[in-house]
Amino acid sequence: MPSEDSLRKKLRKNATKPVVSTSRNFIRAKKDENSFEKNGAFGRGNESEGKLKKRGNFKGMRSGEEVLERGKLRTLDSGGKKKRIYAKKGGDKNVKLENGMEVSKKRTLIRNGEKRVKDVPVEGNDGHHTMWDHDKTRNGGFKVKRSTQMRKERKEDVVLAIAKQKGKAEDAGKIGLVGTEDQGSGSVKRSRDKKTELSKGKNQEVVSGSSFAKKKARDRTGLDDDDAEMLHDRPKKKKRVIKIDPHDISNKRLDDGIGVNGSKEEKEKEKESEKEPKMSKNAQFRAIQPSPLILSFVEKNLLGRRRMIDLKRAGYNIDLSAPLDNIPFSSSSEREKIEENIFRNKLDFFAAAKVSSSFPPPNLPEIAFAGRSNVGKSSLLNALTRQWGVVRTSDKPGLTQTINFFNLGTKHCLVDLPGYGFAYAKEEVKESWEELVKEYVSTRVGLRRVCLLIDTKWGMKPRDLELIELMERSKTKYQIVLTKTDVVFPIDVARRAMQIEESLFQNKSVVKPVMMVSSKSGAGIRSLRTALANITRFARRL
Ligand SMILES: Nc1nc2c(ncn2[C@@H]2O[C@H](COP(=O)(O)OP(=O)(O)OP(=O)(O)O)[C@@H](O)[C@H]2O)c(=O)[nH]1
Ligand SMILES: [Mg+2]
Repeated sequence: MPSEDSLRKKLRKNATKPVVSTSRNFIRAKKDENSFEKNGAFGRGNESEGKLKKRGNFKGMRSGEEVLERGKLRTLDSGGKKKRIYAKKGGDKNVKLENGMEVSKKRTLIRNGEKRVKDVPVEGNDGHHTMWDHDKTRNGGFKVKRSTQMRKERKEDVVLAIAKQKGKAEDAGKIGLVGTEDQGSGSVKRSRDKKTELSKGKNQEVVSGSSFAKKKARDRTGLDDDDAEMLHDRPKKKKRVIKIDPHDISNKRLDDGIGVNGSKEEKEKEKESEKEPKMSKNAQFRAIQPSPLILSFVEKNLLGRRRMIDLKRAGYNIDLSAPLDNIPFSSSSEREKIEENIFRNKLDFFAAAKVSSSFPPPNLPEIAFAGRSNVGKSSLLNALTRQWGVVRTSDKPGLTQTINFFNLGTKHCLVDLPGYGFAYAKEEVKESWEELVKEYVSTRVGLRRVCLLIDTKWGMKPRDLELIELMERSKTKYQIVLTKTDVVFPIDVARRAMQIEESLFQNKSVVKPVMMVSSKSGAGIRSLRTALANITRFARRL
């Protein structure tokens, strides 16, 4: 076995010393050869440049050869991959340098991959470097050279160690020699091969974006080349593709159009059917189409909110109470002018009852006025008889707290009932009023008709319906009278009348038509009188 020293000598003898270790120095060497020394781009680092020149002269080599030698050393120096790359480049360029004076440097930008490979003239003052060149140039030629030698020595040590281990030191030496001898042409050849691979897009080692990324990953993970290679060669994870099951509606909204039971059209139909009952009461009311009969009645009686100027133009004296209850262009508001004789009679209060036992004997046919508190019952009695102030009224709900009996002449009786529902009274008191009213309308013998007053603006309320149900059960004749028509538009008066007519269409005890009045304006009062007079006309004395 050859000794360690002899092997070292052998290696040193065969290994050519590196002249340059940076591409910049390499360029300088070329410049030296091509007499481009005076180029301003190389004004920096003259000392190292001088060393380079000196070394080049000492070796007696041309710059191209220097590059070639550099390539060899690079190949040996597997510790720094980046240097190996320059060595290859150097080797590659060396061919060009030998071929002619036109010098170009094929610079491969590691970061950007093969697409960014471009020719850069060396002689220009572009001074471009790879990121590695830049650092090396800054370090100065001496340090670089020294580090290269150190690496070379380390390499020799490694070769020796391998040879020792295998007991084939000579072979190891040969390997080393072959490696160094073939390095120049080998590097060029390899470079060509790599270029071919690069063009195929398969090269991962030399200058591709993926190699850069790989290096970065390796640096991050602390893996060596092989591990990094393995890491890189590992099959890439497939991207997770979320497959949507069209039958899965767990995350679907109703309006996505995917349903279990039916198609989109069916869903829309269901939605529409759902929408209908969800219409607001106001919207439902606005959708009512009154019958022509009702509309004509409203117009004929000037029901609804009207402008005073219009009433004036129509010949009504707006200075009188309930002017529309008067004959147009008549200054008289006397009750003698009332068309129905029965209502010309004097209205006299004769009894009040808080309980049913206090009811007066049913000697006369009675017409009662029922309804919620403040609906205008008492006011309507005054308006019908044109005797203002006989029946007490108030804007405060719950004024009438007893059943008040009024004689209208000697043959008829009008009954003012206490209101139910909203009233400024205790609950138990209101309940007692309600019970009294219910008892009266359901049991009163002489009761000919109940005028159920409904506020035109608000319509029927549950308690109204309760009373209706009671009168239906007791077969008490009742007639709906819409009050305070002067506070709503004429069309709404008609709508309300239509609405109530429709809602009570199947009721048997209801007397049609729905009457519409305004005690304030007098509209519709005459018509109501006529309707009530017909009752009294055929009513027999009990
Ligand atoms: N605008 C307008 N107001 C009216 C009409 N009728 C009555 N009013 C007013 O409504 C308020 C209540 O009238 P009342 O006649 O006391 O009502 P009520 O139904 O007897 O009330 P209770 O006795 O509490 O049950 C009063 O302020 C009246 O001026 C009407 O036709 N139009
Ligand atoms: Mg009253």
